[in-house]
Amino acid sequence: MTDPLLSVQGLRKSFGGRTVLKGVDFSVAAGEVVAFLGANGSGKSTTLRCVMGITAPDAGTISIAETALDSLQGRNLQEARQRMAMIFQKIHLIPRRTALDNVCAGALARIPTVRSLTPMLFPADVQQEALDCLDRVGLADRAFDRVGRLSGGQQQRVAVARALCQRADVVLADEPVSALDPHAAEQVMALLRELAHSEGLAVAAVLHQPDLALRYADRSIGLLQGSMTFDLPSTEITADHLDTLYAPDRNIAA
Ligand SMILES: Nc1ncnc2c1ncn2[C@@H]1O[C@H](COP(=O)(O)OP(=O)(O)OP(=O)(O)O)[C@@H](O)[C@H]1O
Repeated sequence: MTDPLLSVQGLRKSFGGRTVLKGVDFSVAAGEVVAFLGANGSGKSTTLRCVMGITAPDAGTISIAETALDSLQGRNLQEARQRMAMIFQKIHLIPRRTALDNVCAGALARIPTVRSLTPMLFPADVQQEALDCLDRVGLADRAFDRVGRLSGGQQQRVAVARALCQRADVVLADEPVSALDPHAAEQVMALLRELAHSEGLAVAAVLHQPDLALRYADRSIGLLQGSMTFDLPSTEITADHLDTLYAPDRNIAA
């Protein structure tokens, strides 16, 4: 198997004395899409948020390209964290700015502070790179449209382009298609899979639609009350596996 680009070991998290992650271990290789499945409250978002550093885990090791983040400091840590980008169900873009400006914002960490304070003046090379990123998500022709005028599916593709402009190679997607209609959801999932397979991104996506996981993810991980119940190639996921997540009582009764 290819070396993992993202590796997570022993991730634990409690909120107010209630343990919501009970030791989660998984890895995502370059070129792979991994889906997280599980009922509401099973810990899927908390897992991604801990990996991203938005939520501080109580324990666990997160490694990028086999380097543990907690062994890094300062600029090295910042650079390793920049390799990860997160996209959300509620799309975090600036609606009054153009798609191009929003994508350029992905490069902010690389731009000297003075220039980043005047985002209308993104350097030409950054604008060119952002245009290329929009092209890779199929939206080059909408570069100069305000994001607020784009459909939900197009906006999510702009968010993916922003992650590309950040030069992230690990993309964490928390319910990226939950707010989209079925056609747009398919388009976004197909895009994430295409970027993973053709450009070597490692994609971890929380999904509430098992059918999309089975069709677009190479591997699927089941979370039940903060513990992993399976981590399998999506082709091996059966109705029984899904029942362990969404109808656990039925399994116990059986
Ligand atoms: N900041 C927080 N403070 C307290 N409890 C939290 C916090 N964030 C998450 N939780 C709790 O942790 C548990 C897991 O939440 P999480 O959002 O990770 O689940 P999820 O599987 O993503 O659920 P959903 O499918 O509903 O989004 C839930 O019981 C939730 O209430």
